[in-house]
Amino acid sequence: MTKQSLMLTEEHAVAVVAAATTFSNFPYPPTTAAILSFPGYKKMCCQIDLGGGGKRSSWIEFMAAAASPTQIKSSAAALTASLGSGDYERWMELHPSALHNFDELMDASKGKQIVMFLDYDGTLSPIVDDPDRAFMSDEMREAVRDVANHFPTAIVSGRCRDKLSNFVRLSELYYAGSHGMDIKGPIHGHKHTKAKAKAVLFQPASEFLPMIDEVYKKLVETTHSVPGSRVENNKFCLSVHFRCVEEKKWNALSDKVRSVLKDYPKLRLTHGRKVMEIRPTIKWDKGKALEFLLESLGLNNQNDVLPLYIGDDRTDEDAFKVLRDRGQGFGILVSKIAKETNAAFSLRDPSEVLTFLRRLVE
Ligand SMILES: O=P(O)(O)OC[C@H]1O[C@H](O[C@H]2O[C@H](CO)[C@@H](O)[C@H](O)[C@H]2O)[C@H](O)[C@@H](O)[C@@H]1O
Repeated sequence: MTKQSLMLTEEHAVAVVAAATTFSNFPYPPTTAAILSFPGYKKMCCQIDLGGGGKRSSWIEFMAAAASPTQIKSSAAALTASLGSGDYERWMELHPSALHNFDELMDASKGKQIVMFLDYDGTLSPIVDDPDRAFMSDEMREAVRDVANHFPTAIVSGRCRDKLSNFVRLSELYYAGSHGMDIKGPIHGHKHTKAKAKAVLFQPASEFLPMIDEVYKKLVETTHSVPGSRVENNKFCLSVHFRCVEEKKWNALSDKVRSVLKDYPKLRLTHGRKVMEIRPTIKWDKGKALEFLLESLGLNNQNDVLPLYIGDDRTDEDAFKVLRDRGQGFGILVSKIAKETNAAFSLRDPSEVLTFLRRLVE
């Protein structure tokens, strides 16, 4: 992949958007097998090695590729040249717009109990430079409240649960913070389900708390010399932000983070949108959190349940994959660029998420 193609931003993709059409030779929505058999699928997507153990070059490539609203440099022409004209349109055939296909989606939900799962950053709130100021709008809050009035609703995020619930401020929701490692439900469950009346509280990584606190302090100390970097304590995991770090310093920052983590083999490193995420190596992720929540709601083994999961990040892929593997419900990826994903449908940005949630309530 060329450097040019890695510098794509979400905004560039706007220039090549075309209305989604249903690709007639495929099952609807397309299955994983159908998608992977689509000629050149991987090539048409913004391909980035996101593996925790990736090589140095893939780190830097990932950092460069992560979408940044503040770094719009290239022209739409550069985008078209690097992506290949028509790639986004073809990608949209495989991951159709959940809005353009709303009626089909609702047909699939007939007679079923919808359960709504929502990621926070980049899904309910726009991506901003300061993680402490990623507020959701009042309109979005209203829409989420209305959705939760009709369907059991959970927010699943990499954020610390307390911070998350302070941003969202809706007591009727389930919150799964720290990438699902800190789950808490409303005291009385949800009125539309047989959910147990007792409060849900699940923290599968509690034993890691002292280690996470220790590493947080070390990371703050080690990275403070890199201007613009920022370490966020998400309780059971940590984030090292580089959105405001000069690109030429990314390598140095990555080295510093790795130098701390080498003494902690029980922690692993993953990547989000201009953020390095550090978390315990336990087998727990947003997909497992989704299954845990369905179980807590008494809806895990029922055919008449339709889980919908909306998210924008790599960590949301674990949940999309669970839905694909179960053949139940739909993942909806929020993205303006072609990305390899397990989601069935797509939405372009939080404003489309808002429209989708409103239509769901109607
Ligand atoms: O699972 P999510 O809710 O998507 O959380 C993932 C990370 O989100 C936040 O960082 C991202 O949003 C910030 C605010 O818009 C932005 O500045 C940052 O560059 C993004 O990566 C959060 O601050 C992280 O702790 C989460 O891991």
